[in-house]
Amino acid sequence: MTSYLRSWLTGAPTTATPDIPSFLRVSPPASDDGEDTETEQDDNSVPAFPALNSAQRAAPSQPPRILSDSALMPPPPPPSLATRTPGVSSRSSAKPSSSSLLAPAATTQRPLKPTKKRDKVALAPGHSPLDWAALKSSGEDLRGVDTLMRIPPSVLKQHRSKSDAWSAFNGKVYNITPYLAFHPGGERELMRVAGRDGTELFAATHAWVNADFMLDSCLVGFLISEPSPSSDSS
Ligand code: HEM
Repeated sequence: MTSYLRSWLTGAPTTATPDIPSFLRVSPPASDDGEDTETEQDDNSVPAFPALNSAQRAAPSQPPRILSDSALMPPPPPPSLATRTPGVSSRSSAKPSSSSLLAPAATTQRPLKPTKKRDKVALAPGHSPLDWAALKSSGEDLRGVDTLMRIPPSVLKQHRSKSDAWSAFNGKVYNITPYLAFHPGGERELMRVAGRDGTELFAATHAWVNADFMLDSCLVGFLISEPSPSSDSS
């Protein structure tokens, strides 16, 4: 039985020995001449795998390649623990060539000073960002002007009170009065740019905020450079 299984595994020709029961014989049976296409009744013989005439069996079997020591990948350099001072990172230690396998030095550095605190402002009920989104798409007039204008800095400067505050961001002038109570940074901060170009301060505070989208319904015009006195007379 063992010799039969070995020959089955290695692919040696199967010669049905008398002691092998017929249900263990692999197909095609010895008598199979390929012409008889009729299936035999109750033929439960297991097909040979790989097939007896497969390329896999035909390929000459190669002995497994054994790597010699010199063909193997060299081991990593040993960490130079002996030169390491406890509490001092390998990066800041006198020996910069120490191994990179050491633990990162994150905990040995003093934390940086926290950046300037941004104060949270409690918005009045009904003044959440969602409320602003609803108001600006409600169709209510938030501009306070009939047509879009070309606005020089001198005109912009005249609109710097809470009830009439304009500010320019990226060349566009907006009426920021309706937004004051909705600004998450508070009215006071927003009023710092009333009557002037707030592009720089805006970008320094929160460049990720899309002012053009948030204030589109408050657009009053476009910032232009101050007209020279000579062009005034014409
Ligand atoms: C009209 C233009 C502006 C719009 C549409 C606007 C919008 C916003 C929005 C959406 C936030 C919340 C951002 C966030 O939590 O990530 C915010 C926060 C803030 N804004 Fe503005 N902002 C404007 C102008 C300004 C200006 C000119 C300043 C002033 C200096 C300013 C100061 C702040 C501050 C300090 C916060 C922080 C609030 C917090 O930490 O939650 N904003 N602003």
